[in-house]
Amino acid sequence: MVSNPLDYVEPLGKAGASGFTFHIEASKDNWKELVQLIKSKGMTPGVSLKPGTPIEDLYPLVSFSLFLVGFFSFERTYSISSDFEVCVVLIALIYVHNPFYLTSQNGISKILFCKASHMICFFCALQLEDENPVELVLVMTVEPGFGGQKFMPEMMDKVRTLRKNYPSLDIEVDGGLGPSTIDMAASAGANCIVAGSSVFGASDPAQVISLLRKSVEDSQKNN
Ligand SMILES: O=C(CO)[C@@H](O)[C@H](O)COP(=O)(O)O
Repeated sequence: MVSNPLDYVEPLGKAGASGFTFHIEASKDNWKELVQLIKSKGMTPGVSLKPGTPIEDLYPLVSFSLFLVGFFSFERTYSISSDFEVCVVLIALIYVHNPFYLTSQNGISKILFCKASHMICFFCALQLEDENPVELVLVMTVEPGFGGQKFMPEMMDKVRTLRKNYPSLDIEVDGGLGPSTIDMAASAGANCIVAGSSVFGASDPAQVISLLRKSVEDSQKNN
C-alpha cells in the first residue's frame, strides 16, 4: 500500500505494467483523477480495501451491472410501463446500488435526462455503465504490511457480497492464502489469488499454484 498512488501511475505505466490497483483509503478524494490517469496510461484500474474498510466505500467505483440486472428483472416481474413508474424504480435502484449518484451533480443530471421511455432508461444505464471505473476489487485478507500473516476468514463476507452483486467482477484476495485457506476464498467467489509465503516457501511452488488454481476453477464450475 502506498499513501500517494497518483505519483506511481506514470512510472509503472512506463515500466510496462498492465494493471494498477490502489487503496481506496489513500484515494478517497482523488480516485476519479487516479482512475482516469491509470486508463490513459493503458493500464486496468483496480481498487483495494483494508480489512477494516466496509465494501460500501467502494460502491461508487464498481460496475453498474447490479443496477442493470435489478432494473430489467423488476420491470419484467411487475410489468411497469408508465414513465413515472419507470422513473421511480430507476431512482430507487440507483439509490440502493449507489447513493452517490443521487447526490452528485452528474448523477442528478443523468436521472433528470432519464425521462423514462425504456429506450432512454437503457441508454442512461449504458452511460452509467460507461463510467464503470474499476473491474477489479482486491479484498485484503490481512492488514497490509508484510507477508506471512494469518488469513482473516471473516473477510469472506465481503467477497460473498461482492460476488453476489457483481457476477463478472474480478475479486482478488491477498494475505495468508495457501492450501489450507484457498477453499474458503474460492467458494466465497474470489477468482484472483495473491499468495506469497505458501508459494515461495514451498518445496514445490508449482504444485501449490496448481492446487490454488484448481480450487478456484472447481468453485467456479459449481456456481
Ligand atoms: O503485501 C502483502 C501484505 O502487505 C501481501 O501481498 C503479502 O505479502 C502476501 O503474503 P502472504 O500472506 O501470502 O505470505
